[in-house]
Amino acid sequence: MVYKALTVAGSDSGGGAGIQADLKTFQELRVFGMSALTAVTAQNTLGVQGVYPLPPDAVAQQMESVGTDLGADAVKTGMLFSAEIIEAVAAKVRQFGWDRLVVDPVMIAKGGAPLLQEEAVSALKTYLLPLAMVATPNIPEAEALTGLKIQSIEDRKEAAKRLHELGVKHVVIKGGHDDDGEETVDILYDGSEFFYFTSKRIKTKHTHGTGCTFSAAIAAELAKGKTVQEAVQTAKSFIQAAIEHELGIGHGHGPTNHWAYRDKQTR
Ligand SMILES: Nc1ncnc2c1ncn2[C@@H]1O[C@H](COP(=O)(O)OP(=O)(O)O)[C@@H](O)[C@H]1O
Ligand SMILES: Cc1ncc(COP(=O)(O)O)c(N)n1
Repeated sequence: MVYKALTVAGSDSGGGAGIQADLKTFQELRVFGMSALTAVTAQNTLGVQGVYPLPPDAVAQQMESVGTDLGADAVKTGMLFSAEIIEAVAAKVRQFGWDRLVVDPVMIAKGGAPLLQEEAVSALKTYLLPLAMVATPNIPEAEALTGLKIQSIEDRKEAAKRLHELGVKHVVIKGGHDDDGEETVDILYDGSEFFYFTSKRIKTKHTHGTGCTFSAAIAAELAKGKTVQEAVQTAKSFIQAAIEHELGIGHGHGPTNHWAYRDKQTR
């Protein structure tokens, strides 16, 4: 059986985040990867040097090409840049009935460069999040989407509930940015229960692309027909291995190691 996943995201020339992270992750998890590019970024481990968005029609056409021929068992979105691109993407998701949809609401690169225009946040809430089977905001993104200030686990649970009310079926609020403590905790809310995915916090500056990789791993597992809980568990193990076995390349915040999880399985 060949499982297929489509990523709708931006290109990271440095290869650690965006489309490149997504396709590498799909491949590592034995899922055939396809892509619809939303923007080209000139980017490396030191930061984002340029952002060149594509016309919304070009994004829609790539999705149309995939949808009318190959089809997709799961879809994920990353950097979408503008309200116009978000509306175009949501329309195609509806047209093809892509219900195994993971929305990673990418807003700001780790170095501070904006990857989503500020006025596009409401488009994300209106058009795309209601279609999501899973959404994976980090703490700053959950704050921007809900208007809440998130400090405690209780605050994160409240934010998850608010996002569920927008129509997101499963909300994962990631804990990478909560840098107190010895652990990272990702919280999953399915509308009735909370589930916790905990791992040892790794002390490293090489976390470029962690969010992209994590959400791509969820999409890959959903493509195989796994449940959301199973998919999040595998994604958490995948990203833990990728951070733990850092590659140490570039002069700034380096990428994670996308082959570490497979190495661990086959060792
Ligand atoms: N230092 C770390 N050690 C272990 N896991 C981490 C670390 N930083 C992030 N993660 C994990 O990586 C994933 C992405 O989290 P996060 O960094 O919050 O997202 P983003 O890249 O969108 O900002 C989550 O599963 C989180 O728990
Ligand atoms: C094209 C692109 N998309 C997304 C991110 C976010 O990366 P991160 O996973 O580190 O938040 C990025 N830096 N570049």
